[in-house]
Amino acid sequence: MTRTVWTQLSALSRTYRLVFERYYNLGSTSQRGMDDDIASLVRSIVPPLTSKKHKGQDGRIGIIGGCQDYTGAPYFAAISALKVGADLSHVFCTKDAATVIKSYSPELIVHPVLDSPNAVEEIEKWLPRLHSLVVGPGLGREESLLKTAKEVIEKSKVRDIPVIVDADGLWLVTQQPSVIQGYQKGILTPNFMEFTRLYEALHHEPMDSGDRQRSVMQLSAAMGNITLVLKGEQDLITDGSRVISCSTEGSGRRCGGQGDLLSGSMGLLAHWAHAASAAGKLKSVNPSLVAAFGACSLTRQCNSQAFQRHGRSTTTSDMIHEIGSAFKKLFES
Ligand SMILES: NC(=O)C1=CN([C@@H]2O[C@H](COP(=O)(O)OP(=O)(O)OC[C@H]3O[C@@H](n4cnc5c(N)ncnc54)[C@H](O)[C@@H]3O)[C@@H](O)[C@H]2O)[C@@H](O)CC1
Ligand SMILES: Nc1ncnc2c1ncn2[C@@H]1O[C@H](COP(=O)(O)OP(=O)(O)OP(=O)(O)O)[C@@H](O)[C@H]1O
Ligand SMILES: [Mg+2]
Repeated sequence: MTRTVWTQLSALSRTYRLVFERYYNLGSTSQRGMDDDIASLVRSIVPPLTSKKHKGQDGRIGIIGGCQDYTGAPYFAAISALKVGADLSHVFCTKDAATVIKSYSPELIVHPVLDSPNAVEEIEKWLPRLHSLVVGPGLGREESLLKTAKEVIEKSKVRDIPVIVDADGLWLVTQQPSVIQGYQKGILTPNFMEFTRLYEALHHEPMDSGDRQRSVMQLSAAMGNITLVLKGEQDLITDGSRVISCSTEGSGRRCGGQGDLLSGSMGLLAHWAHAASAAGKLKSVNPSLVAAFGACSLTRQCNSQAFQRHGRSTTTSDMIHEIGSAFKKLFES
């Protein structure tokens, strides 16, 4: 009798699991295989290093952010794009943040234009030369800066370049979702708090935090099937039609700035993925999903490697030092 009940329960649980896996397109049993499949897609978008190229061909990335309070975040995002393999990385920040950011690194091109009266025109001049944009790290929430960021997103959509929205850029999207709604080359990268705010603004009800998979699908659908990355113990990535999870082992160290490494590297990977897709290399796969998985996996790998060296004192700068070898291990071996 007990045996029969147990057999029935097992069958039921298997059926439930299969339905769940089909619904979310995610199977715990095949997670490793799926990770390998997506990692090989990431490998396929990485442009080869050859002596035939000129400076700029492998990526010119722009970061919109950096104000009096936050200078680290745009620096982390911009340098991460360079360390993954971008040729040029631009930061568009406020005047008082510019000298500070420049002093962190001679490798970044820093434009002190974000709080100038003609900020949008100043940034727009550069857009034809940029392959993708990351909006939000260290932007702050001042009304005039958010307005500029909004107009720059609008101009970037017209140019059809990938736009990653992170941090205070997500504050803007929470106030005005239409700024990025439905833009298929847009990617949102909220942490849990940013996600909750955005979810509640769109759904007008509290989020059920017990079912994150469902919540990410719902929010992506409400945002017009834009790609969404909910960061956390597992990163959940969706375009509303499927959920991919990234659980590359990281560490227990949660210092500030890791999200900026993520969004900066994603800016470059989004350019590579869309370029590969346009060249017919990514058939029937959403390039934004590939870019998002690549950046999540890379960030977590950097975290793991940095933690092995520095333990509790690991900071985002230590993780940035690991980008080269983490990328090689994940996507070039
Ligand atoms: N060195 C720097 O300049 C840094 C600047 N940063 C900037 O700081 C600004 C504000 O960003 P915040 O991320 O603080 O945004 P918020 O001001 O919205 O704060 C989010 C809060 O949520 C908390 N939180 C995160 N995950 C949580 C979870 N799972 N459960 C409960 N609470 C959770 C965090 O501790 C944080 O206090 C942005 O412009 C951002 O880019 C950050 O990127 C960190 C580094
Ligand atoms: N509990 C966790 N375990 C492992 N990795 C995590 C965990 N939480 C977050 N991460 C990883 O850390 C990275 C940054 O996520 P986090 O939630 O810290 O972003 P954030 O709050 O925007 O960071 P930032 O301080 O840069 O703004 C993501 O790539 C995510 O994979
Ligand atoms: Mg953040």
